[in-house]
Amino acid sequence: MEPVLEVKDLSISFTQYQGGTRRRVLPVIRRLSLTIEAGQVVAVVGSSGSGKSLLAHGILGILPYNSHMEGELRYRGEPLTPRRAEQLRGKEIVLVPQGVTYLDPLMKVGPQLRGGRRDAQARAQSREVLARYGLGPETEERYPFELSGGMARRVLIATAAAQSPKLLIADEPTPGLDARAAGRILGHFQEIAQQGAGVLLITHDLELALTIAQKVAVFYAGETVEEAGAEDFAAGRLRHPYTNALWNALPQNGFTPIPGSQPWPGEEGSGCPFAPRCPRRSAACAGDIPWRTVNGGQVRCLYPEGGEKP
Ligand SMILES: Nc1ncnc2c1ncn2[C@@H]1O[C@H](COP(=O)(O)OP(=O)(O)OP(=O)(O)O)[C@@H](O)[C@H]1O
Ligand code: NI
Repeated sequence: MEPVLEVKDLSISFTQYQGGTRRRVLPVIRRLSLTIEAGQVVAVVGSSGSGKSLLAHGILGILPYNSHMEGELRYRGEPLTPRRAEQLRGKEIVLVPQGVTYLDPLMKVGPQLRGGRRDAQARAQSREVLARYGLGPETEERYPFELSGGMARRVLIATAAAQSPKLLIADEPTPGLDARAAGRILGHFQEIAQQGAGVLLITHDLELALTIAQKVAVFYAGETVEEAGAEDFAAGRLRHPYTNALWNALPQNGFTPIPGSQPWPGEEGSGCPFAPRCPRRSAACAGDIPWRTVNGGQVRCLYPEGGEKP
């Protein structure tokens, strides 16, 4: 079967004007690749500012006007053009956005859930979906400001799930929730995948991602540096030094930090953006780094662990 979503060599940049006249093009995502199969949860993990939300907005065709996107997006085997994205958005392809501010503050929850439909079937459906997410029928009559943060989040997820999507993109869906509440929310995404949808879970929390994802794409400064199977983490089969660093920074692995910080957009220079912090870097890391297969996973590194030395 065709993958639900294929992203190949995607780049997103912004045009900025400085002092009114000087024009600057700021690349924020570079040659990013990712594949999601039906029934699969793929996690995108990366720190703040690495380009996770922009990837989501690029797929949905809702990037801001001053942005420019290049590369290939395919949805179920066919190119995902901006026009096609617009037709599928909110139906087959849904977003659980990063901020609860995406709810319309002036519209009650019920009508938002039903997306303009008023028939009895739509009403029954919206109640059923609310109930599935632990929300009573009274929630329909509430405005977003009358919901707690956790309830608003569940409304966003209910809104997305109500469409029976084929591709669900969840952008940082569990901020500020305790481990149990976060686990419950992730359980819902797992169910949606088990019903046959592809789920793209965007998060900075690797540990949480590993509880439901089959595959993890690791972002660093706007690039995918590794695509690993979830089982590769505990098995010590990670390929990229940054993925290893993320894994070793988890509490159960000793909280080992790495010095330095992720470069800002426009600051990266050519070559590997992780090189300045990498214990294995060489002069060659300033050059072009191909995306390649090592031990059944993908990595963008000249000196991956478990790989042949060049
Ligand atoms: N409209 C814009 N104009 C210029 N730069 C932008 C714009 N939107 C985002 N960026 C930049 O693109 C980079 C990636 O942003 P993005 O929101 O995708 O990060 P993220 O990985 O989702 O971070 P977080 O975990 O904090 O949500 C950031 O450095 C951000 O400043
Ligand atoms: Ni984000």
